[in-house]
This record gives sequence, C-alpha cells and structure tokens, in this order.
Amino acid sequence: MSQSLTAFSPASIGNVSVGFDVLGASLAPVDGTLLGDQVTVQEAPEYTLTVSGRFADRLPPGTDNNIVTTSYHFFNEALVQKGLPVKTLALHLTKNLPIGSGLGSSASSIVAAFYALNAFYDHPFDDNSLLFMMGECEGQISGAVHYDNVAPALFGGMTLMTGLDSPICENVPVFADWYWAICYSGISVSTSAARKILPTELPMATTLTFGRQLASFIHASHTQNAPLAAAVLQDVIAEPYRQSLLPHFSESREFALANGALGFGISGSGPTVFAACPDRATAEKVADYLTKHYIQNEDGFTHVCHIDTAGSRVL
Ligand SMILES: Nc1ncnc2c1ncn2[C@@H]1O[C@H](COP(=O)(O)OP(=O)(O)O)[C@@H](O)[C@H]1O
Ligand SMILES: N[C@@H](CCOP(=O)(O)O)C(=O)O
Repeated sequence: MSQSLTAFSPASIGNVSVGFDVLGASLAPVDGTLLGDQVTVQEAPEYTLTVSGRFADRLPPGTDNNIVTTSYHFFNEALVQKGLPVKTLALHLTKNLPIGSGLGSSASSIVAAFYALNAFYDHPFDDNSLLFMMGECEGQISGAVHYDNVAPALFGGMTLMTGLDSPICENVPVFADWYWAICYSGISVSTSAARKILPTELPMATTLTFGRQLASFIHASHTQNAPLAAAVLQDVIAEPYRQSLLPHFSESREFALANGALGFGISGSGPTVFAACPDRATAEKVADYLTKHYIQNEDGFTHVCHIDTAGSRVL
C-alpha cells in the first residue's frame, strides 16, 4: 500500500453535440498543459481535505461540501461492503478547472479522487465498478447521473455510454488529425440549472434526427469517414435552449464554421464552447477569435487540444 500518491484526471467535453448525456471526450492541450484536477492521498491520523490551485477559491466553503469528500466516503463504504479495511487519509485537491465551466470540473475532481484512492489501496475495484461510483457522485451535484464526463476523464479518448450496468461505456475511435479549439468564457453556468431549462419531452422529428445523427457520427468514427462525421456534428437536444445562456455564442459559431471548423458546439452545459477543426492552423485561428470575442473576464481561457488518450493517471 502506497504512503502518498497524486492522481490527475483530464477535462472533458460532455455531449460532443451529437450525444446528449451519452457521448464524451477527454481533452489534452497541445502545448502540454495538464488541464484537469489533481488529488493527493496520504495516510493521516484524521480525515482532512486541503485545497489549492487557480480555482480553489471558487469551491464551496467547507470540507463536507466538496465533492472530493463525498467521493472519499463513497469509496470507504464500498471498501467496507467488500470486507476490506479502511484507513484514515488526508486528501489534497488541486483545483485547476473552473466550476460550472462545461469542462467536466466536478467530474475531474471526482475521478481524480476515486482514481487516487483506488491506486492507494492497490486497486480493489475494477474500472466498471469505479465508474459506477463516479457516476453516482456526479449525479448528486449535477441533477442526474450522467457518465459523459466521468467516463472520458477516467479512460481518456471518446466514450459512448451504453445504458447498461456493464459495460457502462465503450471507447469510440477518434479522428487523430482533428484539433479541438476550446474556449471558457469565464462565467459560471450551473449544470443542474442548465438541465432544468430543457424540455422533458421532445417532438418525434427531433428524436429521429438525434438518433440518425448520433448513429451516423459513431459509424463515421469507426469507418474514419471525417466528412460524414462533420456533416452530422450538430446538437438538436440542448443547444437550442442553452445557447441563450451564452453571450456571443451564435456569432462565434458563425465565425468558426465560416473559417474552416468542421463543427462548433457547447461543451457540456457550457459556457465553454468547442470547435472541431481539420488542422492546427484552423484551430489556432478559431481560438484566436474566441479569445478576443467570446471570453468575458479574466477567468476565461482558450486552448487548442487533441482528444487525450491517456485518461486518468498517477503522476
Ligand atoms: N471539487 C469540486 N469541483 C467542482 N465543483 C464542486 C466541487 N465540490 C463541490 N462542487 C460543487 O458542485 C457543483 C458543480 O457544479 P457543476 O455546474 O456541475 O460544475 P461543472 O459543470 O463544472 O462540473 C457546484 O455547486 C460546486 O460548488
Ligand atoms: N451531459 C451533461 C454534461 C454536463 O457537463 P458539465 O461539464 O457542464 O458538467 C449535460 O449536458 O447536462
């Protein structure tokens, strides 16, 4: 059993436009920035949670209100149910992702916590069991269990949720030469609130379009048919409602698509947006525009990314 270790979990794009709640992708900035949260675990006489990092001061005050503490208790209960001994630990969260950003911020903290704990205890839980626990914790703060951030944050790559208990998700091949320009505007959008503005029922025509587009995108990913993937990369479920929460969304989308982006959409529940681009120059151009026109305050940032393939790891 390790004495102290740190786990990192990457930021992620929920929905990826075509797959509301069922498709997610993990992000790796091409400049090598580790975009994601880190959790350090070590033995201690009593449970404590300390925090640091660029966005630590935006966390809810109090150890008990942090999702890392929820994850710690959840993990301990699972150990007890397995008949395994529980140790008292001190945790440290390095909060690098902005809260309510649409970058899977809560998921990154949850996944880093579970990943660190599982590594600390020499891997008592398999990936699917871990993912189930992560989904439960994510559901507690975002209003509903959805795996489209926790799954890519754990495994890396692009992941498709099956709706089954096991396997919860499957890996989807990515277009390795695509670049993803992402831009966080600096404002906060609560996932729970952004879910509440969505209709509870959809017209049949919308449902058929959703199914057709998601199926075509997944098929195109498996056959590496980039033109088909790009042609169907649209969100008919959430974007029509959520874009009203995002100042400068439509002109940013217009610029990106007019300047070579293959698709443009809301990352998770926003306000982060993404542009899928066929090459780095296009992604840099869109990123530059977004930096100038989409960012609204000093908290905002832009990155040109690949889809991360490593997922969570011990640093
Ligand atoms: N470690 C944490 N990381 C992010 N959010 C946290 C954390 N702990 C508690 N929270 C709370 O959980 C909620 C997460 O909100 P949400 O809109 O789902 O964020 P995100 O979309 O960035 O994951 C917020 O109310 C936030 O204060
Ligand atoms: N599928 C979810 C994804 C939320 O992602 P987040 O990064 O905003 O937490 C949704 O669209 O509600």
